[in-house]
Amino acid sequence: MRDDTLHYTTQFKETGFVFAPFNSDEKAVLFPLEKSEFIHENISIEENVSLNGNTSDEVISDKEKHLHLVEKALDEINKNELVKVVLSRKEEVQLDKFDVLLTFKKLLNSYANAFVYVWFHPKVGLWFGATPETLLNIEGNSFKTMSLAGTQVYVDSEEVVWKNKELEEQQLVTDFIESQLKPISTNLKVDKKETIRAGNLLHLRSKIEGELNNGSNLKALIRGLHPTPAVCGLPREKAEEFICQNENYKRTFYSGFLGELNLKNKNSYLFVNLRCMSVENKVASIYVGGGITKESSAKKEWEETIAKTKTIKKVL
Ligand SMILES: C=C(O[C@H]1C=CC=C(C(=O)O)[C@@H]1O)C(=O)O
Repeated sequence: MRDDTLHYTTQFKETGFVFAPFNSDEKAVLFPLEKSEFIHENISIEENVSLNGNTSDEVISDKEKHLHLVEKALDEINKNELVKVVLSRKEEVQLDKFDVLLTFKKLLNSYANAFVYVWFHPKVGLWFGATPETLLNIEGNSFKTMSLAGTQVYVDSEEVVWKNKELEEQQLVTDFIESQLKPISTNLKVDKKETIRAGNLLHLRSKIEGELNNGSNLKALIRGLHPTPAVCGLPREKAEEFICQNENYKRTFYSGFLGELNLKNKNSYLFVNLRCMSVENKVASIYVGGGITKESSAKKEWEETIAKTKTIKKVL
């Protein structure tokens, strides 16, 4: 970007790089291509960068608050008000030293299979992430998306057994995506569940693809998908309301989406903003969440968020 003016997109018709918040009523920030410089560079990721820096002891933990939040959601689920809700928290880490480029390089080095980014706008802030989740790839009328949910810690193999809780949690996401896409697409294909690795974690994923109907457009696709129950819940509106009223902080761009919008041949590549952090005044805020269903245990959900912070902590 050549200046610090904030631009937004509401129709997703512009060309550029989009950075959208979780809350779909709030505006998505756009770096318009015509006001930006597009620099293509092959970064060497073989550079020897040491990992594991200056965190751990100074973590301000909010375990009690998170346990309470999950219990409250379980009450709503038991009353049949919600089927699933993704609950998250923000963990703040004081940094002794911090180098933007080095942090970005460490992320690139550590997560070859993730969409790794650093994003900065002087009026919004500095964000980093290494996300395993594609929201949407669209080339012409053909699109690809995925249903990603269910987590276990990677030990030494990707050949693992999944419990019912995770299988159902991910199936809810697949079914939601399918029902949202059916009215606006054709040739919808949903692949079998597979296990994928994202750093120290494993997830369940089903790839989904199809073709956009003639009368439909990118905005309908984005609005249909975001937020999926991988980051929000079911029913969508009730889960979103629960999140906004009960989480102990404001998500802003965590679990929103970001990426190239209508670039080269009008193709878009959008990712869900997970395993991310914002950094301000040498404090890193790491954002982590997990899906709560009737079979969840508050303690395990807490532990899952701890495991998820490791993606980012590894590079601090
Ligand atoms: C909401 C997050 O992850 C989502 C993606 C994969 C697995 C998830 C889970 O097992 O709960 C979440 O749905 C997060 O990492 O903050």
